[in-house]
Amino acid sequence: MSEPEAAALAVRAGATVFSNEKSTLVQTGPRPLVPGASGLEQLRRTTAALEGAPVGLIAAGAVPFDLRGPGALRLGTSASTPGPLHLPPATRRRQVTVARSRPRPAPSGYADAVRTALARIADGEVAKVVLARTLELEALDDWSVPDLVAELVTRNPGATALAVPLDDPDDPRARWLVGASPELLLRRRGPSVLLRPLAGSAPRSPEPDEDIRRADALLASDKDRREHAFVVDAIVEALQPFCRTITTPEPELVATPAVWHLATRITALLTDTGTTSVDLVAALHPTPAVGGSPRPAAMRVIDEVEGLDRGCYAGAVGWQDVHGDGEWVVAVRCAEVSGRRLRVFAGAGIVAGSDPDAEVAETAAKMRTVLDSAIPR
Ligand SMILES: C=C(O[C@@H]1C=C(C(=O)O)C=C[C@H]1O)C(=O)O
Repeated sequence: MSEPEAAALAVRAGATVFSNEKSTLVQTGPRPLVPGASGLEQLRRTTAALEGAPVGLIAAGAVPFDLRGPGALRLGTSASTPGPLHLPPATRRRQVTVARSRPRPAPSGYADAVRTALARIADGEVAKVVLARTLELEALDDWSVPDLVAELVTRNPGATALAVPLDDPDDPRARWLVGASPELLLRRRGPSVLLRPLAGSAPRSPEPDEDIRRADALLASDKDRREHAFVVDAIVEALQPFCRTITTPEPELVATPAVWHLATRITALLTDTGTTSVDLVAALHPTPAVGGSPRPAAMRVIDEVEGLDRGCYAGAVGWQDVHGDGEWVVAVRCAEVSGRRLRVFAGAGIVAGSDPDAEVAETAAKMRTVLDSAIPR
Protein backbone atom coordinates (compact mmCIF):
# COMPACT_ATOMS: atom_id res chain seq x y z
CA MET A 1 0.00 0.00 0.00
CA SER A 2 1.32 3.49 -0.86
CA GLU A 3 1.68 6.17 1.82
CA PRO A 4 -1.27 8.25 0.52
CA GLU A 5 -3.45 5.12 0.47
CA ALA A 6 -2.45 4.39 4.08
CA ALA A 7 -3.34 7.98 5.06
CA ALA A 8 -6.73 7.67 3.34
CA LEU A 9 -7.40 4.41 5.16
CA ALA A 10 -6.42 5.96 8.50
CA VAL A 11 -8.80 8.88 7.93
CA ARG A 12 -11.63 6.49 7.07
CA ALA A 13 -10.86 4.65 10.32
CA GLY A 14 -11.18 7.85 12.40
CA ALA A 15 -7.70 9.41 12.50
CA THR A 16 -7.06 12.96 13.62
CA VAL A 17 -5.99 14.75 10.43
CA PHE A 18 -4.32 17.97 9.29
CA SER A 19 -3.95 18.34 5.54
CA ASN A 20 -2.51 21.22 3.55
CA GLU A 21 -0.99 21.52 0.09
CA LYS A 22 2.44 20.43 1.36
CA SER A 23 1.60 17.44 3.54
CA THR A 24 -0.94 15.33 5.34
CA LEU A 25 -0.44 14.43 8.99
CA VAL A 26 -2.55 11.75 10.63
CA GLN A 27 -2.62 10.68 14.25
CA THR A 28 -4.05 7.24 14.92
CA GLY A 29 -4.58 4.70 17.69
CA PRO A 30 -6.04 5.07 21.18
CA ARG A 31 -4.94 8.72 21.64
CA PRO A 32 -5.10 9.36 25.42
CA LEU A 33 -5.58 13.00 26.47
CA VAL A 34 -2.57 15.10 27.43
CA PRO A 35 -3.02 15.53 31.21
CA GLY A 36 -4.59 18.78 32.39
CA ALA A 37 -8.07 19.94 33.34
CA SER A 38 -7.97 23.00 31.05
CA GLY A 39 -6.61 23.80 27.60
CA LEU A 40 -3.95 25.99 29.21
CA GLU A 41 -2.83 23.20 31.52
CA GLN A 42 -2.65 20.80 28.57
CA LEU A 43 -0.43 23.25 26.67
CA ARG A 44 1.81 23.59 29.73
CA ARG A 45 2.15 19.83 30.12
CA THR A 46 2.52 18.82 26.47
CA THR A 47 6.30 19.18 26.15
CA ALA A 48 6.93 17.11 29.31
CA ALA A 49 4.41 14.49 28.16
CA LEU A 50 6.45 14.04 24.96
CA GLU A 51 9.82 13.90 26.69
CA GLY A 52 11.66 10.66 26.00
CA ALA A 53 8.85 9.42 23.76
CA PRO A 54 9.71 7.63 20.51
CA VAL A 55 10.01 9.86 17.43
CA GLY A 56 6.62 9.69 15.71
CA LEU A 57 4.64 10.27 18.89
CA ILE A 58 2.95 13.68 18.77
CA ALA A 59 0.48 15.68 20.78
CA ALA A 60 -2.32 16.76 18.45
CA GLY A 61 -5.77 18.25 18.68
CA ALA A 62 -7.41 21.44 19.87
CA VAL A 63 -7.43 23.86 22.75
CA PRO A 64 -10.50 26.02 23.25
CA PHE A 65 -10.93 29.72 22.50
CA ASP A 66 -11.02 30.35 26.26
CA LEU A 67 -8.02 28.41 27.60
CA ARG A 68 -9.75 27.94 30.96
CA GLY A 69 -12.11 25.46 29.25
CA PRO A 70 -11.29 21.79 28.65
CA GLY A 71 -8.81 21.00 25.89
CA ALA A 72 -8.72 18.12 23.40
CA LEU A 73 -4.99 17.53 22.96
CA ARG A 74 -4.18 13.87 22.60
CA LEU A 75 -0.98 11.79 22.49
CA GLY A 76 -0.67 9.31 19.66
CA THR A 77 1.35 7.91 16.83
CA SER A 78 1.63 10.06 13.73
CA ALA A 79 2.44 9.51 10.08
CA SER A 80 3.13 12.26 7.58
CA THR A 81 2.83 11.97 3.81
CA PRO A 82 3.70 14.56 1.16
CA GLY A 83 0.82 16.40 -0.49
CA PRO A 84 -2.80 16.93 0.51
CA LEU A 85 -5.09 14.14 1.67
CA HIS A 86 -6.62 12.22 -1.20
CA LEU A 87 -9.77 10.22 -0.54
CA PRO A 88 -10.86 8.73 -3.87
CA PRO A 89 -14.21 10.36 -4.79
CA ALA A 90 -15.62 6.92 -5.55
CA THR A 91 -15.34 6.00 -1.87
CA ARG A 92 -17.30 9.04 -0.76
CA ARG A 93 -20.88 8.58 0.32
CA ARG A 94 -23.88 10.17 -1.30
CA GLN A 95 -24.83 13.59 -0.07
CA VAL A 96 -26.69 13.95 3.22
CA THR A 97 -30.07 15.69 3.24
CA VAL A 98 -30.49 18.64 5.59
CA ALA A 99 -33.79 18.47 7.46
CA ARG A 100 -33.48 21.66 9.49
CA SER A 101 -31.26 24.71 9.57
CA ARG A 102 -31.30 27.23 12.39
CA PRO A 103 -29.17 30.38 12.71
CA ARG A 104 -28.21 31.30 16.28
CA PRO A 105 -28.58 34.13 16.86
CA ALA A 106 -30.77 35.20 13.91
CA PRO A 107 -28.92 37.60 11.57
CA SER A 108 -30.89 40.54 13.05
CA GLY A 109 -29.88 39.48 16.57
CA TYR A 110 -26.25 39.34 15.44
CA ALA A 111 -26.52 42.86 13.97
CA ASP A 112 -27.90 43.99 17.36
CA ALA A 113 -24.91 42.40 19.11
CA VAL A 114 -22.58 44.28 16.75
CA ARG A 115 -24.38 47.55 17.66
CA THR A 116 -23.91 46.76 21.36
CA ALA A 117 -20.21 46.12 20.75
CA LEU A 118 -19.92 49.41 18.84
CA ALA A 119 -21.47 51.25 21.80
CA ARG A 120 -18.92 49.69 24.15
CA ILE A 121 -16.13 50.65 21.75
CA ALA A 122 -17.48 54.22 21.67
CA ASP A 123 -17.48 54.21 25.50
CA GLY A 124 -13.77 53.39 25.43
CA GLU A 125 -14.18 50.03 27.20
CA VAL A 126 -12.63 48.05 24.33
CA ALA A 127 -10.99 48.90 20.98
CA LYS A 128 -11.67 45.72 18.99
CA VAL A 129 -13.92 42.76 19.68
CA VAL A 130 -14.67 39.69 17.55
CA LEU A 131 -18.28 38.50 17.67
CA ALA A 132 -19.41 35.15 16.32
CA ARG A 133 -22.66 33.48 15.33
CA THR A 134 -23.65 29.94 14.35
CA LEU A 135 -25.78 27.98 11.93
CA GLU A 136 -27.03 24.62 13.16
CA LEU A 137 -27.87 22.02 10.54
CA GLU A 138 -29.68 18.81 11.28
CA ALA A 139 -29.40 16.12 8.61
CA LEU A 140 -31.54 13.04 8.02
CA ASP A 141 -28.45 10.80 8.40
CA ASP A 142 -25.21 11.06 10.30
CA TRP A 143 -22.56 13.32 8.79
CA SER A 144 -19.41 11.56 7.68
CA VAL A 145 -16.32 13.27 9.12
CA PRO A 146 -13.96 11.70 6.50
CA ASP A 147 -16.21 12.83 3.64
CA LEU A 148 -16.45 16.34 5.08
CA VAL A 149 -12.70 16.66 5.47
CA ALA A 150 -12.08 15.23 1.97
CA GLU A 151 -14.42 17.83 0.48
CA LEU A 152 -12.79 20.62 2.53
CA VAL A 153 -9.36 19.56 1.24
CA THR A 154 -10.52 19.58 -2.39
CA ARG A 155 -12.23 22.96 -2.19
CA ASN A 156 -9.67 24.83 -0.08
CA PRO A 157 -6.19 24.06 -1.44
CA GLY A 158 -4.60 27.03 0.38
CA ALA A 159 -5.98 26.11 3.79
CA THR A 160 -5.26 23.51 6.46
CA ALA A 161 -8.17 21.09 6.42
CA LEU A 162 -8.63 19.40 9.75
CA ALA A 163 -10.64 16.83 11.66
CA VAL A 164 -10.04 16.68 15.40
CA PRO A 165 -11.96 14.56 17.93
CA LEU A 166 -13.32 16.69 20.79
CA ASP A 167 -14.33 13.52 22.70
CA ASP A 168 -12.96 9.98 22.78
CA PRO A 169 -12.46 9.19 19.07
CA ASP A 170 -13.59 5.59 19.65
CA ASP A 171 -17.02 6.80 20.74
CA PRO A 172 -19.34 6.82 17.70
CA ARG A 173 -21.21 9.78 19.27
CA ALA A 174 -17.99 11.81 19.69
CA ARG A 175 -18.05 15.44 18.65
CA TRP A 176 -15.46 16.37 16.02
CA LEU A 177 -14.12 19.72 14.96
CA VAL A 178 -13.85 19.92 11.17
CA GLY A 179 -12.86 22.83 9.01
CA ALA A 180 -10.43 24.46 6.59
CA SER A 181 -8.45 27.15 8.34
CA PRO A 182 -6.62 29.74 6.25
CA GLU A 183 -4.94 31.24 9.36
CA LEU A 184 -1.54 29.98 10.51
CA LEU A 185 -1.18 30.77 14.22
CA LEU A 186 2.44 29.58 14.19
CA ARG A 187 4.84 27.05 12.82
CA ARG A 188 7.97 26.34 14.86
CA ARG A 189 10.88 24.49 13.25
CA GLY A 190 14.00 24.61 15.37
CA PRO A 191 14.67 28.29 16.12
CA SER A 192 12.48 29.58 13.24
CA VAL A 193 8.93 30.70 13.80
CA LEU A 194 6.47 31.66 11.07
CA LEU A 195 3.06 33.22 11.74
CA ARG A 196 0.42 34.48 9.33
CA PRO A 197 -2.41 36.25 11.12
CA LEU A 198 -5.49 37.32 9.18
CA ALA A 199 -7.84 40.17 10.07
CA GLY A 200 -9.85 42.50 7.89
CA SER A 201 -12.08 40.66 5.43
CA ALA A 202 -14.39 41.10 2.46
CA PRO A 203 -16.69 38.51 0.83
CA ARG A 204 -15.56 37.32 -2.63
CA SER A 205 -17.77 38.08 -5.64
CA PRO A 206 -18.42 35.58 -8.46
CA GLU A 207 -18.12 38.51 -10.86
CA PRO A 208 -14.36 39.04 -11.60
CA ASP A 209 -14.37 42.87 -11.84
CA GLU A 210 -16.40 43.21 -8.67
CA ASP A 211 -14.17 40.65 -6.94
CA ILE A 212 -11.04 42.71 -7.73
CA ARG A 213 -12.80 45.92 -6.71
CA ARG A 214 -13.58 44.40 -3.29
CA ALA A 215 -9.96 43.24 -2.87
CA ASP A 216 -8.61 46.71 -3.74
CA ALA A 217 -11.12 48.35 -1.39
CA LEU A 218 -10.07 46.01 1.43
CA LEU A 219 -6.38 46.79 0.95
CA ALA A 220 -7.16 50.53 0.99
CA SER A 221 -9.64 50.42 3.89
CA ASP A 222 -8.57 52.37 6.97
CA LYS A 223 -11.10 50.47 9.10
CA ASP A 224 -9.72 47.08 8.02
CA ARG A 225 -6.08 48.13 8.41
CA ARG A 226 -6.79 49.25 11.98
CA GLU A 227 -8.61 45.97 12.63
CA HIS A 228 -5.57 44.10 11.27
CA ALA A 229 -2.98 46.15 13.16
CA PHE A 230 -4.45 45.18 16.55
CA VAL A 231 -3.53 41.58 15.74
CA VAL A 232 0.01 42.20 14.48
CA ASP A 233 0.79 44.49 17.44
CA ALA A 234 -0.46 41.94 19.98
CA ILE A 235 1.52 39.13 18.32
CA VAL A 236 4.75 41.14 18.26
CA GLU A 237 4.29 42.04 21.94
CA ALA A 238 3.65 38.40 22.90
CA LEU A 239 6.64 37.15 20.86
CA GLN A 240 9.15 39.69 22.17
CA PRO A 241 10.10 37.84 25.39
CA PHE A 242 10.90 34.70 23.35
CA CYS A 243 12.55 36.04 20.19
CA ARG A 244 15.74 37.81 19.20
CA THR A 245 14.43 38.98 15.83
CA ILE A 246 10.87 39.57 14.64
CA THR A 247 10.11 40.73 11.09
CA THR A 248 6.73 42.18 10.17
CA PRO A 249 6.22 43.25 6.55
CA GLU A 250 3.23 45.28 5.35
CA PRO A 251 -0.14 43.48 5.18
CA GLU A 252 -0.99 41.79 1.89
CA LEU A 253 -4.13 40.30 0.36
CA VAL A 254 -4.89 36.60 0.55
CA ALA A 255 -7.96 34.90 -0.87
CA THR A 256 -9.92 31.86 0.14
CA PRO A 257 -12.66 30.68 -2.25
CA ALA A 258 -15.16 32.57 -0.06
CA VAL A 259 -13.36 35.59 1.44
CA TRP A 260 -10.56 38.15 0.90
CA HIS A 261 -8.32 38.83 3.89
CA LEU A 262 -5.54 41.11 4.98
CA ALA A 263 -2.59 38.94 6.05
CA THR A 264 0.86 39.59 7.53
CA ARG A 265 3.62 37.02 7.18
CA ILE A 266 5.62 37.40 10.40
CA THR A 267 8.94 35.61 10.83
CA ALA A 268 10.91 35.36 14.07
CA LEU A 269 13.95 33.64 15.55
CA LEU A 270 13.80 32.15 19.03
CA THR A 271 16.36 33.30 21.59
CA ASP A 272 16.22 29.97 23.42
CA THR A 273 15.59 26.83 21.39
CA GLY A 274 14.04 25.30 24.52
CA THR A 275 10.93 27.37 23.71
CA THR A 276 8.51 24.87 22.14
CA SER A 277 5.51 25.38 19.88
CA VAL A 278 3.05 24.97 22.77
CA ASP A 279 4.93 27.60 24.83
CA LEU A 280 4.24 30.01 21.97
CA VAL A 281 0.59 28.96 21.60
CA ALA A 282 0.07 29.59 25.33
CA ALA A 283 1.68 33.04 24.99
CA LEU A 284 -0.17 34.12 21.84
CA HIS A 285 -3.64 32.62 21.96
CA PRO A 286 -6.27 34.03 21.66
CA THR A 287 -4.94 36.79 19.40
CA PRO A 288 -7.17 39.78 18.58
CA ALA A 289 -8.00 38.00 15.27
CA VAL A 290 -10.54 35.96 17.24
CA GLY A 291 -10.70 37.79 20.61
CA GLY A 292 -10.04 41.49 20.58
CA SER A 293 -8.04 44.26 22.16
CA PRO A 294 -7.28 44.81 24.95
CA ARG A 295 -7.75 41.10 25.61
CA PRO A 296 -9.40 41.17 29.09
CA ALA A 297 -12.03 43.72 28.04
CA ALA A 298 -12.67 41.89 24.76
CA MET A 299 -13.14 38.56 26.56
CA ARG A 300 -15.65 40.23 28.89
CA VAL A 301 -17.61 41.82 26.02
CA ILE A 302 -17.69 38.51 24.10
CA ASP A 303 -18.91 36.72 27.20
CA GLU A 304 -21.67 39.26 27.82
CA VAL A 305 -22.77 40.04 24.26
CA GLU A 306 -22.20 36.97 22.07
CA GLY A 307 -24.29 34.38 23.93
CA LEU A 308 -22.46 31.32 22.51
CA ASP A 309 -20.28 28.62 23.97
CA ARG A 310 -17.44 28.74 21.44
CA GLY A 311 -15.81 25.55 22.71
CA CYS A 312 -12.86 24.89 20.40
CA TYR A 313 -14.16 27.19 17.63
CA ALA A 314 -11.66 30.10 17.46
CA GLY A 315 -9.32 27.93 19.52
CA ALA A 316 -5.90 26.71 18.39
CA VAL A 317 -5.60 23.38 16.57
CA GLY A 318 -2.43 21.60 15.60
CA TRP A 319 0.33 19.38 16.82
CA GLN A 320 3.76 19.22 18.46
CA ASP A 321 6.44 16.54 18.05
CA VAL A 322 9.15 15.24 20.43
CA HIS A 323 11.55 18.00 19.28
CA GLY A 324 9.16 20.79 20.31
CA ASP A 325 8.44 21.59 16.67
CA GLY A 326 4.86 22.01 15.64
CA GLU A 327 2.25 23.74 13.57
CA TRP A 328 -0.94 25.38 14.85
CA VAL A 329 -3.77 27.05 12.98
CA VAL A 330 -6.59 29.20 14.30
CA ALA A 331 -9.82 27.19 14.40
CA VAL A 332 -11.83 29.38 12.02
CA ARG A 333 -13.95 28.22 9.03
CA CYS A 334 -14.86 25.35 11.30
CA ALA A 335 -17.86 23.40 12.53
CA GLU A 336 -18.61 21.03 15.36
CA VAL A 337 -20.07 17.76 14.09
CA SER A 338 -21.72 14.97 16.00
CA GLY A 339 -24.11 12.43 14.57
CA ARG A 340 -26.72 14.26 12.49
CA ARG A 341 -25.84 17.67 13.87
CA LEU A 342 -23.42 20.14 12.31
CA ARG A 343 -22.84 23.52 13.95
CA VAL A 344 -21.04 26.05 11.74
CA PHE A 345 -19.34 29.03 13.41
CA ALA A 346 -18.22 32.35 11.98
CA GLY A 347 -17.09 35.59 13.57
CA ALA A 348 -15.98 39.05 12.53
CA GLY A 349 -13.83 41.74 14.10
CA ILE A 350 -15.68 44.88 15.21
CA VAL A 351 -13.84 48.20 15.50
CA ALA A 352 -15.00 51.84 15.41
CA GLY A 353 -16.52 52.32 11.94
CA SER A 354 -17.77 48.72 11.51
CA ASP A 355 -21.17 48.38 9.85
CA PRO A 356 -23.55 45.80 11.41
CA ASP A 357 -25.06 44.68 8.08
CA ALA A 358 -21.60 44.28 6.52
CA GLU A 359 -20.58 42.07 9.48
CA VAL A 360 -23.67 39.89 8.90
CA ALA A 361 -22.62 39.50 5.24
CA GLU A 362 -18.99 38.81 6.19
CA THR A 363 -19.94 36.06 8.65
CA ALA A 364 -22.32 34.56 6.07
CA ALA A 365 -19.45 34.46 3.52
CA LYS A 366 -17.15 32.84 6.09
CA MET A 367 -19.77 30.14 6.76
CA ARG A 368 -19.72 29.20 3.06
CA THR A 369 -16.35 27.48 3.52
CA VAL A 370 -17.91 24.71 5.60
CA LEU A 371 -21.38 24.87 4.02
CA ASP A 372 -20.10 24.42 0.45
CA SER A 373 -18.31 21.24 1.56
CA ALA A 374 -21.15 19.93 3.72
CA ILE A 375 -23.84 20.58 1.12
CA PRO A 376 -22.06 20.70 -2.27
CA ARG A 377 -24.10 22.68 -4.78
C1 LIG B 1 -13.38 34.82 13.38
C2 LIG B 1 -13.18 34.38 12.14
O1 LIG B 1 -12.17 34.79 11.34
C3 LIG B 1 -11.18 35.68 11.85
C4 LIG B 1 -11.60 37.08 11.75
C5 LIG B 1 -11.29 37.82 10.63
C6 LIG B 1 -11.84 39.22 10.48
O2 LIG B 1 -12.56 39.68 11.38
O3 LIG B 1 -11.61 39.87 9.45
C7 LIG B 1 -10.46 37.30 9.64
C8 LIG B 1 -9.88 36.09 9.79
C9 LIG B 1 -9.95 35.38 11.07
O4 LIG B 1 -8.86 35.77 11.87
C10 LIG B 1 -14.04 33.33 11.54
O5 LIG B 1 -13.83 32.97 10.38
O6 LIG B 1 -14.95 32.83 12.23
